[in-house]
Parts: sequence; structure tokens; C-alpha cells
Amino acid sequence: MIEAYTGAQVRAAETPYLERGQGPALMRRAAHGLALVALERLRDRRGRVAGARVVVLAGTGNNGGDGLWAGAELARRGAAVLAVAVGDRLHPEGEAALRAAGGRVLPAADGAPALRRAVEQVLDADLVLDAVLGTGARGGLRGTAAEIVRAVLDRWPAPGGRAPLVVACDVPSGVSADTGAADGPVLPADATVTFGATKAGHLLPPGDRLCGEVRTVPLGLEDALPAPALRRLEHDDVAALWPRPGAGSHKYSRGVVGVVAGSATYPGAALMCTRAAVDAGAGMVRHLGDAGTRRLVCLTSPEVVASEDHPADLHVQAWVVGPGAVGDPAQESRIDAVLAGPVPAVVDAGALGAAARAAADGALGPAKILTPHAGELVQVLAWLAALGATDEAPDRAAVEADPARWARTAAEATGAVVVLKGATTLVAAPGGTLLSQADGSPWLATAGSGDTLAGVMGAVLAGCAEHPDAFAAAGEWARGDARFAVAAALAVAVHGYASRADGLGPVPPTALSAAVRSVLRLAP
Ligand SMILES: NC(=O)C1=CN([C@@H]2O[C@H](COP(=O)(O)OP(=O)(O)OC[C@H]3O[C@@H](n4cnc5c(N)ncnc54)[C@H](O)[C@@H]3O)[C@@H](O)[C@H]2O)[C@@H](O)CC1
Ligand SMILES: Nc1ncnc2c1ncn2[C@@H]1O[C@H](COP(=O)(O)OP(=O)(O)O)[C@@H](O)[C@H]1O
Ligand SMILES: [K+]
Repeated sequence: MIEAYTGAQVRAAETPYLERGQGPALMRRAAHGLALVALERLRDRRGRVAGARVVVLAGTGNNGGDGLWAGAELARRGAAVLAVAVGDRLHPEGEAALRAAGGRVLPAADGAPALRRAVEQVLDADLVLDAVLGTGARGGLRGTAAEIVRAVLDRWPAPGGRAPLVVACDVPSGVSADTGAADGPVLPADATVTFGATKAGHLLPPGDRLCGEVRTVPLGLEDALPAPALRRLEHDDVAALWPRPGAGSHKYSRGVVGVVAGSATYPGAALMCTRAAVDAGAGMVRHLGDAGTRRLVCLTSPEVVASEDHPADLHVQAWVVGPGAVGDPAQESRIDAVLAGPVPAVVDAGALGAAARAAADGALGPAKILTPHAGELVQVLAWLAALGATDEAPDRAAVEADPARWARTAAEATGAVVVLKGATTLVAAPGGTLLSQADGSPWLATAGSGDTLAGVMGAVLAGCAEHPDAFAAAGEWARGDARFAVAAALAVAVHGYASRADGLGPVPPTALSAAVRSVLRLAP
């Protein structure tokens, strides 16, 4: 599991060390880690370091200090290092170290000619160390740094061209270490070397896409860190946590998934959703819907028990409601019943409007998992605002600029878990638990892949519904209601792994569902 922290959390953990006068030692350790990654990248690209042209984009604070010390190490290995000072000063010891190692300094804020020279130097470099802003940033890049980065990006070579390598110091400058928001221009990094702990901004969109490979240099702060702000499940976590049958299991103890999906207009959603719940190992899958859809479900997945019942008549461990269920009053009535009841449920697509209404009535709770994509979240937040459950109704651009904020807002306003789907999918639980998964192939962006995710999520939700400690192996934090957020993240991870199971290529949802089975043949 990756545990990530806000900049403020890491700074608080550093404080006792700084008070004991260990700041310079921490900085040297951080800078050494940064220099090692830069050396590795330079060797990969050009075989040797001697003679390489390196530019350090250096800000005025300690982030700039790290970059200057790292630049000094590279200069001692024979690189020609130029520090571009973007502010009115440089970290004094860092600057002295760089000069002592033979590095030079260009004060880029000294007028237009200096700025133009800085831009040329960056574009001509073999490697750029981006050390303008780190955890001390307030907002995005401004002033000279912003002008340089904008001018450089305007002339950035097309893919396949000879662009400089970019290694970011702590975070790509302009990306918030806390939220991943990128307000203003940012130089996309090939690698980001961070210090003390992974920052939340490395795992949150849109900043996560600007970090490249993230490497964490330990500073010995681990014991001083509080509970993380954000977590990401990795392969081993999924293998350890996914609910598995034991020798004494039977289909009901494993969990029955009830699916309220499909309509005369959209029967396919019901087929994909039920198929995925079967393939993800549910003890039993029931489908409720119109006669035509039920018939198709039975033909596609004979394992599924299809009926025209009402949810109140059935005993299931978890519901999946909404995929393709539009324009059908019987389905709407079933959805309302599920939302009003206590049984855990995945609430997708056509059920999100009803969920907003139920939330405004205080009827949802942490066992309900809403799964909007960004467009649907905008709609849900608009409904919630209209119903008086939130104050703000952001547009899509605002949601995409700071998705973590809006996923959290929706979770708090509804009292439910909110899964904001995208290339990086966020899972926000009421109370603050936040997970981020980025496991899927871009080929997942295809109609029906959300229906498949909902089915997979239903299966894992049914497996944990009656077991508050189902995921206790992940830690104390994962007990009780937090298990619903873990279940959601597990499903997102498995759905993502399945999209890559046969290499990178098209993943029509029917094939995706089959790949879920191979992903789940994981070592326990
Ligand atoms: N605290 C520590 O012990 C350690 C800190 N380290 C480094 O220190 C960094 C944090 O250093 P600082 O607290 O000095 O902060 P930064 O270096 O991130 O930035 C602060 C400086 O940038 C200016 N600034 C802030 N926002 C700006 C904006 N939007 N545009 C232009 N200028 C802006 C501030 O006025 C200040 O001078 C970390 O990211 C990390 O790289 C490492 O050396 C490891 C040890
Ligand atoms: N660029 C991308 N990279 C990886 N996964 C993606 C990308 N775009 C979308 N996805 C995933 O694909 C699925 C799409 O779901 P959704 O938008 O509900 O589609 P639909 O309703 O058409 O089935 C989600 O799981 C989402 O996280
Ligand atoms: K930086």
C-alpha cells in the first residue's frame, strides 16, 4: 500500500529534526537522492554524465536549496551545471556549494534578455532539475518562473523530438503537494524525487499525470508521520484482501449480489453488470428487471437468477442499482427501495439522481457507494445544491481541476462513499478516508466499462457486507464502515488490472469481465 501525506504533515514531522539543527543534514540527504536519480536518467540517455548540460530551475526556498545541492553533485561528476535563479535570491548554502563545484548562476529575473537566455538554456539542456517550488508553494507558478515555463512549453519538442529530461524536486513546481491541483504552467516531469514520504499530490489528478515516475527518498521521518491523507492499494494488498471462499463457505455466506440494471432501451448494461458480478466471484447473482432484459440476462449468464421481484422481497448482501435503468418506472421503484433500505449498494448511472434525492432526505449512509464519472459528479453536485444539501455547484472544469475536493464534498454531503471514476479513480468516504487508484489502461474509456466495474464492485461489496473486519489486514483504519471504501478501491484496482491482463489493447467490457477471473487467480 502506498501511504501519502500532505506537505503540512511532512513538514510537521520534520519540525523536531529542524529544531535540533538537523535541517542541513536532511537537505543533503534529500539532494543526494535527487542527484542519484538525475545521474541514472542521464546515463540512460547519453551513456555518461561528464559533459552533460544540466539546468537547475531554482526557486528562493529550500526546494531550490535541494536542487542546488544536487546540481553541485552533478557538477562534481563533470556535468556543466547552470542554476537559473527565478527569484530575487537563492538558498545561500546551496548556491555556495554549486559555485564551489564549478556550477554557474543565471539571474533570470534581471530583465527580458536574461529571461530569453534562461529559456534557451532550458531547451538546450540534457536534463532540467525543476526545483522552483515544493511543499512551501502557495498556488501555482507566478512571475519569472511562470514566464520561463510557459515559453519553454510553447517550444517543447513534439514526441520523438529531443526534449530535455525533466526531474522534479519533491513535486513538479506548480503542482500542489496537498491536492494535485495545477494552477498555472507546469513542466511535466519524467521523474519526481520526493523526500520523507509520498505526497498526496503525487497520486491525485491532475498533478499525478505531471510527475512521471515517483521515487521517495527516506529521511527517517517514518515514525513521526501521522495517519496518511491518502492511500493507494497495490497488487499485494489486492491479493491479500479480496474476499475468498473457505472450505466452509456456501453461496449465501459468500454473498448474494442483487442487480437492478437494464431497461427495454438499455438491456446491455444489465448483461455486462451481471456478467461482471459472476466473473468477480459472487456467491450468487440475482437480476431484477423487465421481461425482455431478464430473458437476455439468462441467455448470456445462465448463472444469474432473474426475476421481476421487488428488492423488499429478497435477501441479498449487496445491491448494484442503476446501470441502464432509465425510463422504466418499475426499475425506478426498485432503486428507491434499495436507496431507502439498509443493505449496502453500488449506485451507478441511472440511479444517481434518485441517490441525490435520498441523500437530501438523509437516507443514504456509508454503506452506499456512488460511482459517478466527472460529468455525472457535476450533475450530482448540481442536484445536491438545488436540494440544499451543498452550497456550491461546480462546472466540469472545476471538478477536473481539483477532483479530490469535489469527491470529498459529495461524500460529506451525501453521507455515502463517492467513487469518482477516471484515469485516476478516487474513492472518498464520509469522514475523510480517501483512496486513489490508477491501475487501468486508457482503453478502459469505452462504453460499458463502468457497468462492468459496478458488477465487480457488487461482488466484493457482498463479500464484506456482513463482516466489519473483512479488510482488517489492511490496518485498523480499514475496519467498520471504512470497509465500504476499501471494497470500492479493491474493485477499481481489479477492474484496472483486468484491462491490462492481456497487454495493452482494446478491452470490450465482455472481454474485460473474463479477464477479471484471471486477475483473481492471485496468490493468497
Ligand atoms: N523542511 C525540511 O527539513 C526539508 C525540506 N526540504 C525541501 O524544502 C522544500 C520546502 O521548502 P520551503 O518551505 O522553503 O518552500 P519552497 O521552497 O517550496 O517554496 C517557498 C518559497 O517560494 C516562494 N513561493 C511560494 N509560493 C510561490 C509561488 N506560487 N510563486 C513563486 N514563489 C512562491 C516563497 O515565498 C518562498 O520563498 C520541500 O519541498 C523540499 O524540497 C528538503 O530539503 C528536505 C528537508
Ligand atoms: N483514460 C482512462 N484511463 C483509465 N481508465 C479510464 C480512463 N477513462 C475512463 N476510465 C475508466 O473506465 C470506466 C468508465 O466508466 P463509465 O464512464 O461509467 O463508462 P460507461 O458508463 O460507459 O460504462 C471507469 O472505470 C473509469 O475509471
Ligand atoms: K519542485
